[in-house]
Amino acid sequence: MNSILKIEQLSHKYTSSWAIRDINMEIAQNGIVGLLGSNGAGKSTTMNIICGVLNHTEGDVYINGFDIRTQAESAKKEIGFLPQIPPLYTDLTVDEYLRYCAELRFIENGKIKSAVEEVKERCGIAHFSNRLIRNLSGGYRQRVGIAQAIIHKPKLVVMDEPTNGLDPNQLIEVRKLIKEIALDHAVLLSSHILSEIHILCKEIIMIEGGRLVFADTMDAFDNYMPSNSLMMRMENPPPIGDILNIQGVTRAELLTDKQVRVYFEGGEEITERLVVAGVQQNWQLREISLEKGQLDDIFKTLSSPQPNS
Ligand SMILES: Nc1ncnc2c1ncn2[C@@H]1O[C@H](COP(=O)(O)OP(=O)(O)OP(=O)(O)O)[C@@H](O)[C@H]1O
Repeated sequence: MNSILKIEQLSHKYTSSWAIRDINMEIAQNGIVGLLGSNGAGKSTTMNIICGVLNHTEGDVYINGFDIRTQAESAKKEIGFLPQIPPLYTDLTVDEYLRYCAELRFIENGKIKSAVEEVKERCGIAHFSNRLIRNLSGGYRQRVGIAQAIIHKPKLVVMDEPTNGLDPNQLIEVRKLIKEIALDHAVLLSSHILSEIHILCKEIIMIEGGRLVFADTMDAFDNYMPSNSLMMRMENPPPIGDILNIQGVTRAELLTDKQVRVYFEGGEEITERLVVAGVQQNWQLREISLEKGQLDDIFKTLSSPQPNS
């Protein structure tokens, strides 16, 4: 079976400098994949190439098995695109605009009405059918932008920073809609905000300086940095000095009168030594858990220049 998206050795040069270099990625099934990177990392360049808006310099892009360069028409039928600035005609009503988008997507005349009704229902904009787009709030405009991206039921929906600039309530609603859409489409969603990708995505692809620096599940990203601290809760905590005496402990701090954070070096076996000491010294240990690396630290580590890059 064809992958929904397959990118091989993709590179693009604007005039004299490379914007992206040797990018490989694959999306095999529905769900949300996050494309994360700082400003200027190469996200929009990659997305524009995937959507056939920009002609790449080197490499191959396949959408559902169709080459975006040599089989552009078939490939583009399988793509919906929501660019950073949604392509809305604000002097049209929601119905007029979506009918126009359906025509652009070559939906047969007899099926346009039902396609428009269905997508409005799906995106929660049916009650605004006759409203001019310019009179909609930012969140509802974004819903119309999403509706035009899925009206032809593409396999892949590409969204460039779709939650940027929304207020907190709109943000929650638009995120919910994107998650619903991802149940029966593959969604590639870009953001420069790690927490946004973390909330929405099951997989993450990170680009920095035009190069791919990480591609795996969100869980693998969370576990990327080995833990160097743990938290202990005890009914009868010892003096901090007793904890510092245990081999491998580098620092310990009291969080509450029953909770201590312990920093360590030399591997996770430290937990065994702490449990043994806790039993021998009657700390009445109730909880001990390793703390994951902070997300922002992982982002910083991955986005700093790699040796030989
Ligand atoms: N039309 C262009 N001509 C020349 N250079 C460009 C052009 N568009 C982008 N670039 C450069 O290519 C690199 C990647 O830009 P791109 O817009 O793809 O990054 P991005 O990750 O989408 O950033 P942002 O989050 O700011 O949109 C940057 O160095 C940018 O300055």
